[in-house]
Amino acid sequence: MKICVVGAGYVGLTTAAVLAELGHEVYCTDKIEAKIARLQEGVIPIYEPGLEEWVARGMAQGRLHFATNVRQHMEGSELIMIAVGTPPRKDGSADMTYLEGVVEDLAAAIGSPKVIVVKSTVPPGTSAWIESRLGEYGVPKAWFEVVSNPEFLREGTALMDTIHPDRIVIGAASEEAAQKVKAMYASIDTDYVFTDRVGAEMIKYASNAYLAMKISFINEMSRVCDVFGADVTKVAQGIGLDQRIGPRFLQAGLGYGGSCLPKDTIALMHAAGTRGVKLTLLRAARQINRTQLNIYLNKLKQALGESHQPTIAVWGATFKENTDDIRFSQAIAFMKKLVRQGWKVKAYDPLVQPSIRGVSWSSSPYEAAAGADAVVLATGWEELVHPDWAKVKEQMQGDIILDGRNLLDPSVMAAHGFRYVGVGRS
Ligand SMILES: NC(=O)c1ccc[n+]([C@@H]2O[C@H](COP(=O)([O-])OP(=O)(O)OC[C@H]3O[C@@H](n4cnc5c(N)ncnc54)[C@H](O)[C@@H]3O)[C@@H](O)[C@H]2O)c1
Ligand SMILES: O=c1ccn([C@@H]2O[C@H](COP(=O)(O)OP(=O)(O)O[C@H]3O[C@H](CO)[C@@H](O)[C@H](O)[C@H]3O)[C@@H](O)[C@H]2O)c(=O)[nH]1
Repeated sequence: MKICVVGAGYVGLTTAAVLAELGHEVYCTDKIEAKIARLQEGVIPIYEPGLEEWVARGMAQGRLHFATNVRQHMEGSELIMIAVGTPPRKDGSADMTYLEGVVEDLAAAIGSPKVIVVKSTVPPGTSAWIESRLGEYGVPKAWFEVVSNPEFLREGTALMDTIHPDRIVIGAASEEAAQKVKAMYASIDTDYVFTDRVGAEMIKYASNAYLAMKISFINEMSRVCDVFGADVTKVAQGIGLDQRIGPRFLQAGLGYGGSCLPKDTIALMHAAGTRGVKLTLLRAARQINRTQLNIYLNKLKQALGESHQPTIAVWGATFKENTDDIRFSQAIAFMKKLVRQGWKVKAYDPLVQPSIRGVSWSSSPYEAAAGADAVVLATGWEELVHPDWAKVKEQMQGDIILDGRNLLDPSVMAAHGFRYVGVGRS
């Protein structure tokens, strides 16, 4: 199948690489010329494990191409997959500017029947809106069908999530269009959920809302564990073995960040609000996520005691491990909070060094720890969870380890002479 992917970001690039692997002829397009020029030379603009090899393979096999002439490839393809960003506006609603641009290109490009697949995460009703916009532009209804096919990949494991998904959701207005999209995934053996378009759009938002609530739930439980002296990791294990609950996404810590859970929860709240529905559970989940940083700050203050203008080493800046994405990173939000205390902040991340006022960057976790009163584990990178602890201790001035992801073993930390501080593990 000849497929045009619009938007060469985390989702577009991964999707394009996987579709090429499945045997399709894929044209991955973007408006940013420099990005496409680098991709044509095999340089991947983001860090995603395995992606460089997959892209190289697709290109070498002649199935994966990169281009800026979006309209030409829209018209030349049977299936057009939209993977542009839908970032949050100030009021929380999804910014549809990029999608508007795509619709304009579609209107100018389409001259024969196409299936337009919406992969971007969009508010309920968007597929129908795209359809009516194209109608307003004068594109004959017989020439296109808009299908909602949301993406559930996680950054850091994007390729495996895409090729081995838990499910594929296809929301279409006709059986023919639904089957065409299913045919694109032909060799992927998973559960397929067929529904209407607004249903598929809702599935995406509801999934992320549920994941955000699950994380906030365990973070709230960690607060209760703290005051009663229970271990939240054991509580998570104990409840997670109940098959109705499940073990995943019950890791207490600094809270969720990233380009999806924060934005999609607020976009859903906004969309629901426009129809008079208040989402109180989601509101609470977001509030817990916000205040989780204060819980950590207070624990750190308590552990530091009288220490004046302490030096804090923060390990990890990305919103999670195995990605270079810093969008809505809780690690960075926490660094900013530390700077606002007037404290000296030294940071280390294996991949990124964003410019943050008051934060100096180190080239290793040990360099960051040198002279620090406390080390904060903010992102669960492997090299930060398993460093040479004796070396870390030697470098530090103090002895506090603030475990922002509850990934360390308190008894091992104690054996190394650290004062361990986590959440729900007092
Ligand atoms: N990042 C994730 O983990 C993830 C997972 C599932 C779903 N999503 C959703 O997928 C969508 C894309 O997310 P992302 O993280 O890949 O975004 P991104 O910002 O990494 O990439 C979007 C790309 O689209 C390009 N673009 C914008 N307008 C364009 C146009 N008119 N024509 C061609 N290219 C255009 C941009 O230049 C950019 O390269 C969002 O709606 C997001 O919510 C993201
Ligand atoms: O038990 C957990 C699990 C995750 N997190 C944090 O939650 C955030 C999000 O993590 P994750 O969901 O793994 O990463 P994303 O790449 O943002 O993926 C989410 O958002 C994507 C975009 O919509 C969806 O496609 C995915 O299904 C959904 O998991 C990160 O800050 C994690 O550190 C926790 O604090 N505790």
